[in-house]
Amino acid sequence: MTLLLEAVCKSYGGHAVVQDLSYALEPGTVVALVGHNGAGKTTQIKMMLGLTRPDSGRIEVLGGDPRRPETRRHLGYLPESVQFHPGFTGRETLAFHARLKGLPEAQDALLDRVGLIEAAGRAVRGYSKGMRQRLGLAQALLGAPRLLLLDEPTSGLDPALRRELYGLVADLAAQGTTVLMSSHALTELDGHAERVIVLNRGRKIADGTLAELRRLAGLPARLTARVGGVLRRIAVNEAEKAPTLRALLAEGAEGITLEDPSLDDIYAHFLRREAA
Ligand SMILES: Nc1ncnc2c1ncn2[C@@H]1O[C@H](COP(=O)(O)OP(=O)(O)OP(=O)(O)O)[C@@H](O)[C@H]1O
Repeated sequence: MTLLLEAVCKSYGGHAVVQDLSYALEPGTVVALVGHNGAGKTTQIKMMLGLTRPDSGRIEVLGGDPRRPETRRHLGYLPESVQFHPGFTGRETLAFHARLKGLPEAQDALLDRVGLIEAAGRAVRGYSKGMRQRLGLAQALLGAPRLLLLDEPTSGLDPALRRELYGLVADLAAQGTTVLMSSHALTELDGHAERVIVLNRGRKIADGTLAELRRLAGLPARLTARVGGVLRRIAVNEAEKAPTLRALLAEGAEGITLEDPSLDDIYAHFLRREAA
C-alpha cells in the first residue's frame, strides 16, 4: 500500500476541514481527489507530506510516518501555485531543489522530460504559466518519487499542455509511481484517473472509477428525436434505452440522439445527494 488514511480528522479553529476520512492507494495507480474550493484537498496533501498532523486518525505513507526523512525522500510534490525565484534559470532552479533533496545537481534529463531543455538557460521570470508548471513538475520528479502529489496540476493550463501533463502522469504510473492529484472538476479527468474520490466539506462522498460513479449516480440519459416533425425529449434509464429506441424507430423517428449524463451532472448529483 502506497498511502493509507484511516479515520483522519482535522479541524482549524473549531471548523472541521477533514472528517473521518479513510482510503488507501495501491502502487502505480492514478487517483484524483475531486472537490470544490475548501473541500479539504490541500489539507490532506499537507498531512501526507507531514507538514501538518491529523487531530485524530492515522496516515501512513509508503508504510511509515510521513514525517520520517526516509519517507519524504520518496515523495514528490507539486504545490497548487508554484513559486520560483524569478532571477534563476530553469536549470539553476532545478539544481537548487536537487541540492535540497541531496541529489546530484545536473538534472538535464528531467528538464528534457518535461520539455524545458531548450529554455533551461533562460531566467524563470520569462517563463509562461505552462513553463513554470513544467518546471514545478520536474522539481516534483526529482529523485524518482514513489508517490507523487499534484495539487491542481492542470489549473491554468491550456488543453494541449493539460494533455501533455496527463501523458506524463500515465507514463510515470506505468513505471510504478503512484499519483494522487487534486482537481475541481470531474470532466477533465475522463481517461486520466483510474479512480476518483469525491469530497464534500472534508468528507468522502463517492469513491470509484468514473464508470462506477456513473453507475452509482444512476442518472438517466437524454434521448432526443423528431417524430412527425415534433421534437421529443425523453429521459431514459439504462433498461429503458433499447426499448425506447425501438419504439421511436417504429414510429419513424428521425434525428435521434442519445446523450449520457455528463460528468458535471454526475458530480452535481453527488453534491445534491449530500446536501439532501
Ligand atoms: N492553516 C490553516 N488555518 C486555518 N484554516 C485553514 C488552514 N488551511 C486550510 N484552512 C481552511 O480549511 C478549509 C479547506 O482548505 P483546503 O485548502 O484544504 O481546501 P481545498 O479543497 O484544497 O480548496 P481549493 O480547491 O480552494 O484549493 C478551508 O476552509 C480553508 O480556509
